[in-house]
Amino acid sequence: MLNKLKKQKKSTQSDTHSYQDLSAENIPKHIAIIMDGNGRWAKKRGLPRVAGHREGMNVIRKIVRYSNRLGVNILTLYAFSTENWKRPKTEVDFLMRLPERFLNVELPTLIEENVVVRVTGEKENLPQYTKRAVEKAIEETKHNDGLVLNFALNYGSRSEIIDGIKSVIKDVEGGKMAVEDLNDSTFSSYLMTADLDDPDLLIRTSGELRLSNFMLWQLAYSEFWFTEVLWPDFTEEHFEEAIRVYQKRQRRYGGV
Ligand SMILES: CCc1cc(N2CCCCCC2)n2ncc(-c3ccc(F)cc3)c2n1
Repeated sequence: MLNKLKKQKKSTQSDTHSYQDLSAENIPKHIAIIMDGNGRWAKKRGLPRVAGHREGMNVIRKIVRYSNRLGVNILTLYAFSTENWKRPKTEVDFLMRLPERFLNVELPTLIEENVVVRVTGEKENLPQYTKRAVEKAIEETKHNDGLVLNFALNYGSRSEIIDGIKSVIKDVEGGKMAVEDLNDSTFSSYLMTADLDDPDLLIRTSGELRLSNFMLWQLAYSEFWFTEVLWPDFTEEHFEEAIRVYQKRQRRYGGV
């Protein structure tokens, strides 16, 4: 897609498509997204909050497809934090049905598009129907080797770090690990994202400028791109703009 468009650009200099100066060579390998603004989107339209979540799922579909075409290796989507359990029960119950609803429609296409579905978070205390839906998707896509679609589900970074520290202590006390061997790389192997590279780019929608207990260790060296756009209004063009800004920063900092 990009190479084709890049050729087009050479032949039609007036090409004003937003693909301009999006380099195929420096697509971020791992993009993480905090998909914020769903409730606000609904409220602005006089709709119930759940309408925003439903519309937000349609945006996931588009961004997953686009990421796969761009050659992104890992797309992490913050779907539910450990703090979200404090929301009204009716909203939590609705949210917990979304993985099933999304996968009932999308899993065949994800399989066809060679996507690997993965979940980062505490799966154990999810409702059975939620766990069953995600485990089925993980199982049915585990032999794929394309885009890794990583849903952060019932995930909280501080508890992930605390659990990692407890495991390190257990291994040191058990003689499996020497304290001297503890460093960034060995500690990363104790986290839920042990098998993933850290995000190169974090996108957060709806104007919030916080991490909200998301991948605090993993985002240490990531580029952040914030937008006022609410997640249900987020488009491929917004996604491209985030990547374009990322690539411009890489060129600038890469030179020093
Ligand atoms: C359990 C909370 C939740 C919320 C949610 N929202 C609400 C938040 C942001 C907008 C999108 C819609 N989505 N959208 C997809 C999933 C999903 C999760 C796992 C999976 F394997 C497949 C799909 C999802 N999960």
